[in-house]
Amino acid sequence: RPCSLAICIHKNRNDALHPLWQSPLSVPGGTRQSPIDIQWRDSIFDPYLRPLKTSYDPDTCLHIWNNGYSFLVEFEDSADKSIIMGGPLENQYRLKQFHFHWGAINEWGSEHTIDSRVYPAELHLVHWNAVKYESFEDAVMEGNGLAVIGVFLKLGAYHEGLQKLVDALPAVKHKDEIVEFDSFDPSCLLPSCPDYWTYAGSLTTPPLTESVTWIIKKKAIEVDEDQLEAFRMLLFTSPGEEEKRMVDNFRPLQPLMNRTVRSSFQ
Ligand SMILES: CCc1c(F)c(F)c(S(N)(=O)=O)c(F)c1F
Ligand SMILES: [Zn+2]
Repeated sequence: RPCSLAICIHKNRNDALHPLWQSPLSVPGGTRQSPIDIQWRDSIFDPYLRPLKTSYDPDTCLHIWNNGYSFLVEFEDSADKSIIMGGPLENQYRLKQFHFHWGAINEWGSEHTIDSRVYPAELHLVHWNAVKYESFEDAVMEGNGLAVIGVFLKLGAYHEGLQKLVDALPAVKHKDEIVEFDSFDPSCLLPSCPDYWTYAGSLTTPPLTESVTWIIKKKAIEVDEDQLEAFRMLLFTSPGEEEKRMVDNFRPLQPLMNRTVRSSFQ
């Protein structure tokens, strides 16, 4: 049995660590790594894909914190209160957290690309298979353990729903800062268009485990320049350390290898 990915990473210390980003550029033995470039014309319409159903309870929102990679909003996941189901998923998955990846400038920042088009930022809503596994930590190690919804952000109109997040960012400027965040419904960050692509992939940050069913929304949401700039005032560094702006926290594109991307639309 091939070693589990996390061990592979540990054993192969000589992996080139991407200077601007923590995760190894490539992972030995990885056959389903993320992110990827989605070639629209190569994706296959699958009529059996169902509509994705999301049901988020704003009261499960716990806090927002800077983990030194991104800022994330975490949710209480001890019951099936904020869940997704349908789409390509066989089970119901519980929302654990959402976070973003972005660039130093608007020319880049997303992890996935569509026909090589890069977006200035990408939102990831991370869910775990609470039907099959006891905890998020267990699910992270299993092929069908996680489901992540990816939403592209593009420069445009002011986004009302995002502003509540933006207003909280100064309080989590430094690594490990955390602040209570209550009653936020992340469905306000989802585009109304139901169309998505889906493929089998991995976490894009350590442990890079190949446990993610990716659901990438076709339509981007619009945010304005000030809102994107607010992401860039965050720091990778802790208080007292030499300040390093939190930007370019995306992993480079990974090879598609023997994978098909399916679309929920024609
Ligand atoms: C270990 C926690 C975690 C992340 F830090 C993360 F960045 C992602 S990602 N970018 O693939 O959506 C996850 F899915 C995830 F579960
Ligand atoms: Zn992510």
